[in-house]
Amino acid sequence: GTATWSGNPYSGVQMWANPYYASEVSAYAVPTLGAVANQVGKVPSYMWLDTRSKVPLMAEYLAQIRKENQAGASLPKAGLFVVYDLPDRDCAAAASNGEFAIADGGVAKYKEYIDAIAELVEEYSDVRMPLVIEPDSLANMVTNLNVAKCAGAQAAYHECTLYAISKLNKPNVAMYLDAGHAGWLGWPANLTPAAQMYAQLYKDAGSPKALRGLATNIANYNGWNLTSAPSYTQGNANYDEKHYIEAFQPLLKAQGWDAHFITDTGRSGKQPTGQTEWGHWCNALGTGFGLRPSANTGSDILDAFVWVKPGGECDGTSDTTAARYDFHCGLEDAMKPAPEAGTWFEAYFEQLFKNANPPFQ
Ligand SMILES: O=[N+]([O-])c1ccc(O[C@@H]2O[C@H](CO)[C@@H](O[C@@H]3O[C@H](CO)[C@@H](O[C@@H]4O[C@H](CO)[C@@H](O)[C@H](O)[C@H]4O)[C@H](O)[C@H]3O)[C@H](O)[C@H]2O)cc1
Ligand SMILES: [Mg+2]
Repeated sequence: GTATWSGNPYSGVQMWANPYYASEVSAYAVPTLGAVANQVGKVPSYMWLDTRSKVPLMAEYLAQIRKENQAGASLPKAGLFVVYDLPDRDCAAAASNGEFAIADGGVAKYKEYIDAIAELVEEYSDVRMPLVIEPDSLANMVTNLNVAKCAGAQAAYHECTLYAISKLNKPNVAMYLDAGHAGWLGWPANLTPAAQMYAQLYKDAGSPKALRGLATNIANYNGWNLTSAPSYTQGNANYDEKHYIEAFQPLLKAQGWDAHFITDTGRSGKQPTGQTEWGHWCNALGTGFGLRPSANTGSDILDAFVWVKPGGECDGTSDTTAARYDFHCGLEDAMKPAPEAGTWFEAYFEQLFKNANPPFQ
């Protein structure tokens, strides 16, 4: 079928826009912004499998994609999914904690979650799936082993990630491991240890064919190719994602992994952002929808611009009494009041829409 290819997984297919995000936009944004806002819902963004109960919805979407492809879509459509359910998830923050706990059989539960996804990958072997694997997790293993929850999760993250990339190593799959962003692993002090860790994982997994590379800037706001460095990047020559991946790729190659990249441009359209510090990741003020998803990146190591974090879905609650309250969501440069992570944040969507570059019109 259409699903086998060589080279860039985003070439020869079109990215599929899932109806869930489109329905959020039409329900919550169109009443205020008008029908023009529906254009945003048509932009293909990734669907986050952030709970085990979302896997049946992935099956529904794959059936719909198959139907559209069999009806003769101009280019076959590809299914965009984020694998995101590690036990003790988001170990350095509180806003996106997940359903599984290591202390409560989380590793076994995670493997069953991966098995359920792998079954769908096999059932829909005619559909190409460029997958993002576990945002934030491995990046935390580079910079946050001083955080007790991250140190305690290290072995489980390693075991679960190896399990995921082995089980999902299928002919119709391309996988991109999350690799933070320029303001996280892009710091000179972090880049070399990061390259060692990712390359070692690639080799530990037996250099799986479907493991294409790394995903950067997931749920963050960095520009791709800036003409000048935002003030908050001071001290880091890798002040945008292009500098970051061009510094990172040779280190990975030297360690035996000829990795390629994708970068999230869903919230990077306004530069500099309203962040007062680069590490302020939660609901940042002064951001906008960015470069549209495309395989035409102008870079031979960047496979695609992608929209992974769906703009308008919250990064974390600003309610200080909430169980998943993280102080980053209460900072001066975080939009408030904010609902729970993943739920719709209309004021934030309107900020992204107003600041969109390219604009929606
Ligand atoms: O001047 N210098 O020489 C120098 C040297 C070293 C410096 O140290 C670096 O400082 C950086 C901040 O600038 C830190 O980067 C932040 O790390 C956080 C995790 O700890 C990330 O948070 C995650 O963000 C995700 C969304 O991206 C959320 O989904 C997730 O829930 C959330 O947890 C931030 O993005 C990321 O920006 C680096 O670790 C740190 O090593 C700094 C200066
Ligand atoms: Mg998050």
